[in-house]
Amino acid sequence: MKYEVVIPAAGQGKRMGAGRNKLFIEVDNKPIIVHTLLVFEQDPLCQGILLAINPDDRSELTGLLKAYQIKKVTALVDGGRERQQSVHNALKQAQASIVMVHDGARPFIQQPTILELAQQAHKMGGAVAAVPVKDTIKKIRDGFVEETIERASLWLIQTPQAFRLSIIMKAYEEAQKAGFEGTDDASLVEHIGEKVQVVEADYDNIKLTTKEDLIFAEAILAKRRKYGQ
Ligand SMILES: Nc1ccn([C@@H]2O[C@H](COP(=O)(O)OP(=O)(O)OP(=O)(O)O)[C@@H](O)[C@H]2O)c(=O)n1
Ligand SMILES: C[C@](O)(CO)[C@H](O)COP(=O)(O)O
Repeated sequence: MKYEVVIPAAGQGKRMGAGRNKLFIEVDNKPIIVHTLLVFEQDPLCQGILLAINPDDRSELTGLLKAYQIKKVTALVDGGRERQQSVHNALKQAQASIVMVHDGARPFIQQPTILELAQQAHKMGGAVAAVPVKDTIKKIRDGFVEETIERASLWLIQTPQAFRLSIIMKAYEEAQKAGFEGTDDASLVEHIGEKVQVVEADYDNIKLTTKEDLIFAEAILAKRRKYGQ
């Protein structure tokens, strides 16, 4: 199942505290964004990469695409103030019948999950990568436990999130009209009443958000070197 991927990469990485877009930080001698892009560059099912960027990063990113021979980027669009706007700007360039959205800050996604997501999106309309919650989750109010939430129904939602193009475009247009803001793409699709299938992914598929995530990133790469993928 062929697909295009939208990669939002226009954030500022404030929680990482590096004073610049965290996606340029090197992990294992390669910028985070290069790790992410190479996964899709090397996936034969990926027809094109639509990259949302901060205009200030354009020349550095163009240099990286050249240096790492990344040829599938078909659009470099300006991102917006929030992730949702960045994704929407890039989605407007999409043409394939299946489109996925994947955070530039999740460099450890692997091809089997991508394939499963593309297939489920084709069949069901929408699919998200996720892993079951391992900890006990409680709802807290004013410093006291209000409720322990049944863990069996709780999943941590990741990207990629894959959709039929018609559904994700409608979801983004309706969200814009209604002023609806979600923290992921699927929540916009849920908002228009469409179903979203969950695909069990990998705990390695972390989003590099804060400084300690860089240590986890090195550990994941060391594990892969030692034991394979
Ligand atoms: N206006 C924005 C904000 C975020 N992103 C992208 O969305 C992904 C997930 O966002 P997050 O991890 O929150 O990144 P930042 O927004 O950069 O981080 P922070 O919130 O700490 O500033 C990242 O690949 C980021 O580059 C984007 O394209 N446009
Ligand atoms: C889309 C996402 O990766 C789902 O986990 C996440 O919500 C993106 O950014 P956030 O700023 O950390 O919520």
